[in-house]
Order: sequence, then structure tokens, then C-alpha cells
Amino acid sequence: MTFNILIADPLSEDGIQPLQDSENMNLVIDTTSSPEELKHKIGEFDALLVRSQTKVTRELIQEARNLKIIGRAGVGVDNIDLDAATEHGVIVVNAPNGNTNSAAEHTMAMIMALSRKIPQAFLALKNNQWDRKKYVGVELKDKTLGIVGLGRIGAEVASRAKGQRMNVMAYDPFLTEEKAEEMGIRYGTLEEVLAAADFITVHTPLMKETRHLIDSEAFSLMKPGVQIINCARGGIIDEDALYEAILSKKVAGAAMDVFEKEPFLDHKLLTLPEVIATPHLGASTVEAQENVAIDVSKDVIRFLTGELVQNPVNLPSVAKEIMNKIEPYFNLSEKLGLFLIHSVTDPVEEVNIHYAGDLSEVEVAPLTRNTVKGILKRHLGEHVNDVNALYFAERKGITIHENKTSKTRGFTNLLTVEIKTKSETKSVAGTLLNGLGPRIVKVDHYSVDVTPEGHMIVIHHQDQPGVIGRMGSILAEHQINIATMQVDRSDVGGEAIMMLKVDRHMDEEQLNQLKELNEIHDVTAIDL
Ligand SMILES: NC(=O)C1=CN([C@@H]2O[C@H](COP(=O)(O)OP(=O)(O)OC[C@H]3O[C@@H](n4cnc5c(N)ncnc54)[C@H](O)[C@@H]3O)[C@@H](O)[C@H]2O)C=CC1
Ligand SMILES: O=C(O)CCC(=O)C(=O)O
Repeated sequence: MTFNILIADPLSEDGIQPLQDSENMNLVIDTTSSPEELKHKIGEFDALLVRSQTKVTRELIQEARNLKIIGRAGVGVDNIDLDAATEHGVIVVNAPNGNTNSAAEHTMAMIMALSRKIPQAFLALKNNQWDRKKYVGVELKDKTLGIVGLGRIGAEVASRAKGQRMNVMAYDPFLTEEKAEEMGIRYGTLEEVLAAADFITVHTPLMKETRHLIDSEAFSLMKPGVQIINCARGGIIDEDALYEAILSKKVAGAAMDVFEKEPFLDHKLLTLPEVIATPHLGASTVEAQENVAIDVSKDVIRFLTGELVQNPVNLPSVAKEIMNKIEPYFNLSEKLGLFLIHSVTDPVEEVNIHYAGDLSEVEVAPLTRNTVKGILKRHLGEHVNDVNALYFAERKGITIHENKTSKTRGFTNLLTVEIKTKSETKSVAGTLLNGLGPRIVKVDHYSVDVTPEGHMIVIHHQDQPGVIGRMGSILAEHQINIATMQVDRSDVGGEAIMMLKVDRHMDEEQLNQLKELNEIHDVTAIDL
């Protein structure tokens, strides 16, 4: 099978070499199409690779009928509609580590250029003005750098700023006083950091919680003469509020690499001599571009060849060692879900998944997603996958509970799935037998031993002599061969279950003939 890969933004040539070298990857590099043109061609592609320029909107994703993966060669995924990708079952991967160093270095370059007014002085010199008085700066030594967002880049900036002998103070929802102390910096709340800093640099993602995090109220808390740096994302700082704060002299200078609208040609902030700027160059180094393109290319190859991706954005990442442990259960978990959904007619309201034995000791979230995928597939079809299964469940109002238990019923591992509807509760349990593969071992309270595959017929009947024979005669009439058969009952002459594996699919009419037998209460055909 050949996969069509579209590279829609300029990526490092060396960085995409893994894709070029991969068999079955047909690479198309098209960095000039308009959004409208992109919409027309996206349907042909299995993978889309972008930087920050291409806007991967809901409208684009809707047209992408074959799209399986979007690779973002960089950190920020605010140019990708993640909800739309998730809903359409498209996995998004990014390259979160490859440009950390470059972005931190760029931030330091901006802080130093800002404090010494280097761009302004250079521009004046280019215009034949030798003015030494106008461009007096301030030292960084002993000044306080306030960092808002102490993730990968924020932390690198902190360690570099300490090298400049700055006092570093940071706010991040995940930062504790102990952690700050370990890093040799001061911890503060957002308000404390804003009030104490001489320079403030933001390094958060852009999300609804961080949009305009630095607004006019935030500026009002700052020291007069504060200098502001944004090498993270346009929109974290309210540009109108910044403009006003500079005019009012509250803010002495600002260094901006990113803007609320990009790209732009005329920007009112650039009319102010206090502002220096670069056109989103934080990650624009040979090294960073090569790193991010390599990372994202490798993840795309991994995904398309059925391997585990390293940097998923819309799926929790799972360590390889854990994945190795749970992967053998994937087939079982999906089949149990698919099997069980056939036993209910009312809409599912609740799914309870119990993990026992070996399974109680591992991370099971991927198995839960897989089980839910099996449950939803019956009615939603093949477009339900691991990426969107929980999204669809939530949208349909189905609550999912997973729990780990010690009740193994004698098996080394046991996965029990229970479905509740308004009228009934049904369950199925399965295990992975060493060297023999998956087995269904329990259906409601009945004990069975069936491989979950092929054409299955589940019959609930009255435990009476002759039922099995009559059922067998009907199948024989239709030339349907029984491959395996399991029977269990609650008590002698009571409710019983028959689970048959037959060699071909049974149609509705044939099933109806079985249902007409007096002792048979219901018949369900399940193709696994
Ligand atoms: N200018 C450029 O070319 C580049 C920009 N970036 C941008 O830099 C930013 C940071 O990237 P990384 O450090 O890799 O991300 P990261 O995910 O490692 O760190 C972000 C940090 O922000 C914190 N945070 C979230 N909400 C917050 C809030 N309300 N207040 C304070 N902290 C908050 C998080 O807890 C996290 O520690 C992102 O916006 C990314 O897109 C990244 C690379 C290059
Ligand atoms: O692709 C780029 O150059 C932008 C990098 C960036 O902003 C990011 O990684 O978040």
C-alpha cells in the first residue's frame, strides 16, 4: 500500500529524508496552494505535514476523507483544529523537543537586544545617525526576569538568564516552591511575578485560558518601566493593551516574535520606537528545523506502518514498555466490545470495564479506548477509531468507567466489559491464554470458552432435550456447517446459552427460522 503525504509548509530537506527513504511513501511538496486549493486536493492524502503557516481548519479536515495523521513540525498546534481532527479520527503529532533550544536562545537574544536597544541603534546608524545618548540601555545583572510558563522553553530561558546573573522568578500552574528552589529560581503566583519583574517573558501555549493572559489589568500590576517579551504565541499578550501600556510609559519596551495575526505587513506596535520584533523566527535555525522535521517524519512513518507514535497531541502518549505489555490485549478488548454491543437493543448509557490479574498492573487507557471503539463500531462504522472513540462516547452521553480488581476467577488476566442500558445490564469477559490467544470465557453468568473471531451465533434457550438437534437440523438444511459449539445453563431445565461458530454468515431469514423454535428465546448473529 502506498501512502500519499502532503508537505504544505517549507520543511528542512534533510529533516524529511526519513520520509524520502521510506518505501511506500509518496511525497508531495506543495507550499504555495491557497486554502481553497488545499481543500480541493486534501482528499487524496493520508498524511499532512505543516509548520505554523498552514491553517488546518475544520473545513479542511472535513474534506480530508483519507487523512489519517497531521504532523506539526514544531510545538504549537494552535493552527490545527484539534477537536475537528479528533472527531474525524485523525491523529495529530507534533515535535515538542526539537526547537526548544532555538526558541530559548531567540528569547535571550530578544531580551539582550531589548535591554540595549540594539535594533533601534542599528537602524539609526543605517540612517546615518550616530546617537549615543538616545540608546542608553540597562544591565540585566541583578534584574528580575519574570517567566510566565515554565515548560520546556521557559525552563531553558531560566537557566540562561541565571547565566546573565539575573534573578529569575516564575509562575506555572505545575510549579511548586520546592521545584523552583531545586532550579535555583523563585516561585510566585502570576500576580507576584508580574509585580516583581523588570523583564517579563511569556512561554505558555495559546489556549482559551491563556488568551490575553497579559491584558490591561495585568499591565496595571507591573512595575513602571517593565520590559515585555513574547516569543511564544501571539494572543497571550493583548496587543491593544500593550500598545496603550507603552504609550502611557508603564512599559518601557517590548520584544515580539509572535503576533495575534500572522503574517502581517502593517502593525501598529511597530510604529512605536520601544518595540523590537522578528517575524516568528524563534524556531528558525538550521538545527531546529532539521530536528522537528526528522521527529515529525518519523512519527508519521511510525503511525502509517502501525507502530506507536512518540508525540501524539490528541491521544495520551504511552511508554513503549507499557505498550508492549498491553498490545497483545488489543484484539481481545475490541472484540469483547463488539461482541457485547450485539446483546443489547436500547441505547447504551454506561460502560464498565474491569481489569483483573496481570491487567490490573498496567496502564489500561488504550485498552479502554479500544473496547469503546468495538462497542461503537457496530452503529458508527469504521470511522470510529482510537483517536475519536471516547469523543463519540461522550457525545452520545455514554459514561465510561474503568476499574482494576483482584477478581481473576482463576485466570492470570481477565477483562470484563459490562454495558448498561435503561432496561438491562449485559456483560462479557475474556482472557488471553498463554500461547493460545484470546478467549471469551464468560457471557453474563454463563461460562464458555470461545475464540472471539469469525461468524458466531449466540442462542438463549430453555435447557430441554432435542433443542440442539432441532437447531442443528435447520442449519444443515441451509448447508451451514457448525465449526465449534459451547453450551452452559443456569440450572437443569432452566435458562441456557449456546454459542456456535459457523463457517459462513447467516442471513435474517435463516435466523428467524431458529427463533421460531419454541425453546429458543433469542438468537443473535455476530461477525467478529
Ligand atoms: N516563537 C517560536 O518560533 C516558537 C514558539 N513556541 C511556543 O512557545 C510556547 C512554549 O513552548 P514549550 O515550552 O515547548 O511548551 P511546554 O508545553 O513545554 O510549556 C508550556 C508551559 O506553560 C504552562 N502554562 C499553561 N498555562 C499556563 C498559565 N495560564 N499560566 C502560566 N503557565 C501556564 C504549562 O504548565 C507548561 O509548563 C508555546 O506557545 C509554543 O508554541 C515554541 C517553539 C518555537
Ligand atoms: O514552525 C515554526 O517555525 C514555528 C515554530 C513554533 O512556533 C512552534 O514550534 O510552536
